[in-house]
Amino acid sequence: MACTSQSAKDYITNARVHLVGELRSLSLILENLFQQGVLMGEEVSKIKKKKDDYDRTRAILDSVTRKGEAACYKLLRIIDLTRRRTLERPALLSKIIHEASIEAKRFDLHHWISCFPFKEDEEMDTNYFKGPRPCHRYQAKLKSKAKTISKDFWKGSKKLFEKNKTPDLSFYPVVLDTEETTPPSKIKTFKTKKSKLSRPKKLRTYVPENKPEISPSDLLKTDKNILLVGKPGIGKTALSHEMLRLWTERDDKELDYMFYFDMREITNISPTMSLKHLLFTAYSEPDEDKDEIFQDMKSHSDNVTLILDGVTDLSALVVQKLVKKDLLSYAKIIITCRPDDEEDLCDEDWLRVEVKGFSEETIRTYLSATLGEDHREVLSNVELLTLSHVPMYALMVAASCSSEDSLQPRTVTEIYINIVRFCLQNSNKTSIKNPNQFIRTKRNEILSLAEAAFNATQRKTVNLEELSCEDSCILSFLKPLDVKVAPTETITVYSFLHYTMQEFFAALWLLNNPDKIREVFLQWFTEEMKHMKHLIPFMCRLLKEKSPRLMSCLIPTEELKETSEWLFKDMINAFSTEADADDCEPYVGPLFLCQCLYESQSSEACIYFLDKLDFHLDLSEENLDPYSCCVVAYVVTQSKERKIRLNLQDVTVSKQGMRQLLRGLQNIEWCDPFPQQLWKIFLLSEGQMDDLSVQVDYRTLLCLDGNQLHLPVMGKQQLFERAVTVMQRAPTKVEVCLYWHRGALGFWSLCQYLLEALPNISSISVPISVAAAPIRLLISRSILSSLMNKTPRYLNSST
Ligand SMILES: Nc1ncnc2c1ncn2[C@@H]1O[C@H](COP(=O)(O)OP(=O)(O)OP(=O)(O)O)[C@@H](O)[C@H]1O
Repeated sequence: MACTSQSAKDYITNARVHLVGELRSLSLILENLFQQGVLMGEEVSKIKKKKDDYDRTRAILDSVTRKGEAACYKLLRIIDLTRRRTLERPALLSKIIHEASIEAKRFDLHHWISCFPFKEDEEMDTNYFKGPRPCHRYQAKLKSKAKTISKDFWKGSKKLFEKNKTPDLSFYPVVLDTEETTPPSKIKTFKTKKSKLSRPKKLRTYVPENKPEISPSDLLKTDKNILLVGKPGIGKTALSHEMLRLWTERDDKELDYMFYFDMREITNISPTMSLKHLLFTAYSEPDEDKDEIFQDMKSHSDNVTLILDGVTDLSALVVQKLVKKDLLSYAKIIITCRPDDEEDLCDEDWLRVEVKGFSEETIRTYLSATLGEDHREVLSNVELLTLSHVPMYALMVAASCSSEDSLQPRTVTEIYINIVRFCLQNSNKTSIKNPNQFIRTKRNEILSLAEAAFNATQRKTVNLEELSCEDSCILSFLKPLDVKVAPTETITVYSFLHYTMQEFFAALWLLNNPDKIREVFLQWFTEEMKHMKHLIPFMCRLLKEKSPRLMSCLIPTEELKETSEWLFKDMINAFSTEADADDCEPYVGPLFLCQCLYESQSSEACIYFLDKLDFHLDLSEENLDPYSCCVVAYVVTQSKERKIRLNLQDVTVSKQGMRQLLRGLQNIEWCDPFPQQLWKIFLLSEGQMDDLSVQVDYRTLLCLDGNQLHLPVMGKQQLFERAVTVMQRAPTKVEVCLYWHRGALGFWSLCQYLLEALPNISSISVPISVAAAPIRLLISRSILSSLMNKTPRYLNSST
């Protein structure tokens, strides 16, 4: 509690000479004095009738001081809470003082009021009017409009999901960078370190690192003007809406106003449009006293915030005047723009914030919230994971993967097709009734972008050098890079927001130039051009004439059909020829072919492939992420007549992947003695599995063969314990075979543990190395128990 020993009455009396003549917005003071019960209605109207403000101020001060200490305290509180309106603005004051060359120090009423020791009674503060009533009502109207705008924004994204699968879409934190170094878009050299990294590492460089230093509410609080810069779809609009939402939820301590303009929507700003027209007609019209409200905004422009979203230039005069502070000089302006449009938009004293998209942590949270369990599948795919740093792409990944229809497999290419269609539709703010027709009209632009993508991919660069494109549809896929080619010359080149988007467009170009495809098939196997293989899965799906469609809007259907008649066969033949030539390690293994075939969704092509392999699919030593498991299961299940011999020797498989693989189980003839039982273990233990993604390398960890449990005791305690849990439920007696390693768990204590844990254990066998030949020592349960009774606990294998 603040000290209240200071008398309010004395405080006012001592400053009376300064208050008279300087107190402003007297009607606001009177309204509050009436509201607080200090003055009666009659007294108020009597004061209002006085000749001028000078007399009115004197009358207010006289009446209030006459009413005593409590009334004076309330007047001081009113002045304090409304000081931005009732006292001269300090900055303005100092200007006046300077201009008038007043030497003597002027009494600073702002300082004076802030020195009074008020009681801390926050609740009471809400009962005061901070401005004229019509202005309060307009503020409420603006808040309600802001809520609707934000709701509609998220509703637009929700529409992409199926009705019963709509996630709760809202704002997730984006990485915001305020470092005032050279804008990151201005990269000065063509080659970056990126080119030396492996593909997954290269892709990870797209994902921004978490920088928690500034939040949307910090941006809302700062008095500075703000420039939000970022690539297309990176979340600038979402951030603006988040600020708008935070403002609607802020308590109304201040009478302030916030406007949001989507500059792409209000294209019809005429050169002569007035500020009043912009605020009241183009945005929201007050229900009453327009002039009073407008005047209030003009006189207290520091209470006004304007968000101008998607600014490309300052051609509209009214916008230019706002940005240059010729109108509403103290208003806070927030501009969002793409890096292309940043130059010369605003002065250097603005706070420049680069919106960099989702960090890896947020990608995980976002996909988990939108996809539930399915998100793990996406996260295991480094292409999709890193692609999702652009929130708009994350949205499309989520929308594409959340499809209910299990008959419609979710191929990765489909996600990209959805992204492309979405970007094209959204780049044009007028609603598009027939998207396919719209894509047809953009054919030339799309194909020239695709050509630039192909050439850049061949050159192993991200710079689309020869592309000169002004089309907004095309620009929505790109970010600019300013490249200094000479001390006096800088050129702007474009690159895709993510490298895989470039590969997607490159694949699209190849399909339009089928004579080049065979060349690419040959390039797979060369060290220099092996990176071209990433175009092929995209091509396999793009050829398909099914929804979501893209190619049929760009290339005649007959041409696509013609290509698909030979493409799959050529691809498989190129692979088999290379696989047969065993002079070197091939760059493309069968798993990659499975991926291409899954994208193609062509049963015929799968059978052709399996036949070429003599129905023997060797995936040994592969790392099978859930997506890979899904593609393998798809290919395997296409063979209805013949079983496939599947070699999974030394594969690494995760729990989610295991589930996918199990789908193809009935078509498999196992290539080694153990896996059938291994799958059973996992089937049985599924229910008990924790979230931990268990890596199963079954040669070294755990194998179950018939009624034998093979337990290598190598410290993988968790897996060992899980196997024991499964065995506890085994209906028959089992023989446990322990592969012993020095330094592992104590042998005898382990035997004891097994005896106690496994009532159905019949015997334990221990392979013992004698010279080079291992022999197996089989100890029956009864012998083992009696041994245990005699063996001291501290005895272990080394003794
Ligand atoms: N922070 C976020 N949290 C959740 N979703 C987001 C976020 N940012 C963006 N999105 C999603 O991505 C979509 C595109 O984002 P947004 O429109 O904000 O991009 P932008 O940077 O304004 O793009 P443009 O430059 O094309 O105007 C949004 O519709 C929204 O669904």
